[in-house]
Amino acid sequence: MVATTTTTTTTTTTATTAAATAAANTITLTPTPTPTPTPTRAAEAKPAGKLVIDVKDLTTAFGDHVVHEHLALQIFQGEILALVGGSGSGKTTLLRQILGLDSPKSGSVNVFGQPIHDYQGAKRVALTHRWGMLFQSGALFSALSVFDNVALPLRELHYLPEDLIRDVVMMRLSWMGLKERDALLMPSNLSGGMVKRVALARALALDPELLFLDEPTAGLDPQRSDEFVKLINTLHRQLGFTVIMVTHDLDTIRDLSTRVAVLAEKKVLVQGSLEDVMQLDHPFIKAFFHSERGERTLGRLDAKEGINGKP
Ligand SMILES: Nc1ncnc2c1ncn2[C@@H]1O[C@H](COP(=O)(O)OP(=O)(O)OP(=O)(O)O)[C@@H](O)[C@H]1O
Repeated sequence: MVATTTTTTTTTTTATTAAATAAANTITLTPTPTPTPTPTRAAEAKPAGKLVIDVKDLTTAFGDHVVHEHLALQIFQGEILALVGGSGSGKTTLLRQILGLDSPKSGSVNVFGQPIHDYQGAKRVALTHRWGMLFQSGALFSALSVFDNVALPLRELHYLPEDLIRDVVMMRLSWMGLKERDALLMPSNLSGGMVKRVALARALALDPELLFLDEPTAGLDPQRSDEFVKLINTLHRQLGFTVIMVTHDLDTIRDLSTRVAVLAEKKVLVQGSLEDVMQLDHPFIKAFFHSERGERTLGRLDAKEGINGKP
């Protein structure tokens, strides 16, 4: 995902027949009606909640190269949706569409009930206060201290007094398990795990309703990765924000997501609980979830849920 903002024009086309095709192309799985004990967070999914992001019949192309064709995706309030797909399947491009950084060839992207490209000027600025982003690298400003990195979104509001900014920054750092003295450190003095925590503190500075996570555990060793996932889980339960997360990491998908959407064949092939998605007979699903590593990581789900004919 790229941390830049560009202004684009609206190209929203409603095509009833194409929408029908998109609906027919996407399999939406409903969660298992009878909750069963599971090590994932899928049981907490609330797909019937308020729609936060609604992507309809989206077609995206770069010249002749069609990346998405009649793609549909819904993200509901309070869920953690993992967006999964092969390299080059169009995950970043889809996030850029949702963020309004690019325009689709056809179709629509609604965020908080309005077309994304209707957010212009002051409305767009207000929208950016309702979401936070955690980039894969952390994207901290190297010339700014930890404190100033986290304070940046608060200072950009231009109306908060500095003593209030200080309180909010310190609160966010304490949420992350960071100490007061860490606020004075520069990004170059931080470990990989600390960079992620500071970046998450900055993403949550304005108490957003929606959080974008781009490969949140990339670059972390297994222990730091587990700790970071636990931290996000705790904050999510306490603060109730909605998350859309791009990740290739099976442990992160298993431990963090309440729902999974698989991007393949230029569309969202399936969206549902991890357990349900894993049951789909498709080459990507087999290669990704049922590889030797996948079976090792998710095998216990199979055993519990009877996936793949296992008891
Ligand atoms: N600005 C662009 N101009 C032309 N082609 C692009 C552009 N951005 C992306 N693409 C192409 O669109 C396709 C999807 O790219 P995208 O980066 O969205 O995939 P991805 O699923 O995020 O991949 P990865 O997991 O490897 O990051 C690729 O074939 C890529 O080369």
